Amino acid sequence: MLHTRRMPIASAQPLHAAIIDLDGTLIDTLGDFGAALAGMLDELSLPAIGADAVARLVGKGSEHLIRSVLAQVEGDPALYPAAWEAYQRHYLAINGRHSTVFPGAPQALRSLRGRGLKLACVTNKPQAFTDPLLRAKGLDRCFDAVFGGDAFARKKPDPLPLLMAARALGAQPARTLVVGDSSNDAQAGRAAGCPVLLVTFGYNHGEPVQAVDADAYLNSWSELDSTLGRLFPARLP
Ligand SMILES: O=C(O)COP(=O)(O)O
Ligand SMILES: [Mg+2]
Repeated sequence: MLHTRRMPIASAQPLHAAIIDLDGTLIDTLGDFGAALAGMLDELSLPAIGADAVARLVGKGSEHLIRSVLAQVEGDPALYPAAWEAYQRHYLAINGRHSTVFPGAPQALRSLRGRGLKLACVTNKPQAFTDPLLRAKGLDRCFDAVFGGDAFARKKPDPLPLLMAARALGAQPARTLVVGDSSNDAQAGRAAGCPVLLVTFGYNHGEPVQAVDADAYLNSWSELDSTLGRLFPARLP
């Protein structure tokens, strides 16, 4: 029997846009998360947590991260407002200092733009952290639009942010490629009707991302062009 991957390709029209995730996809930000959380926990006289725990808890936005970290260290949930305030202060003070752009990411963004695709960054990271980070890493000018986790009423894995971003780019979801590192990106992309690529070097809550349904997996950004050529031979502008 011939096995073909489930492809959400509703039309044979060329891709028009791409939506790229931030944490774990474009930039390795675990060091920033770890430093900001360490500052927060120290200020609240709570025990420290390890880097692997941080990688498991990142992905569903900062509010979820703070609540999960408080639960992990058996902190009183009533500390949430103070924790959130301290976390934001510490994060903004170190934003980008312990983060690096993944190899090949800027070139891949240039290549997508070179094909004439509109580009948006859609992240669950708060907008106030996202904009300065992209600027500090020289990636802000790569995008036509940047939407943080507080830009819309719901975050990924809800499809809303992707649908709104596609609309802002003037692209139908079926003609909008989504690239991310976690089940949040894949679920949101599937629900929005977008083709989905997942990078294997991100976080995905500490679980192997290959177990998540997607159209293809990238082991490095340098595989993007050949993967697109293989998946969408007739749909590349
Ligand atoms: O801030 C997070 O929790 C994750 O952000 P991301 O959507 O860019 O991966
Ligand atoms: Mg991510």
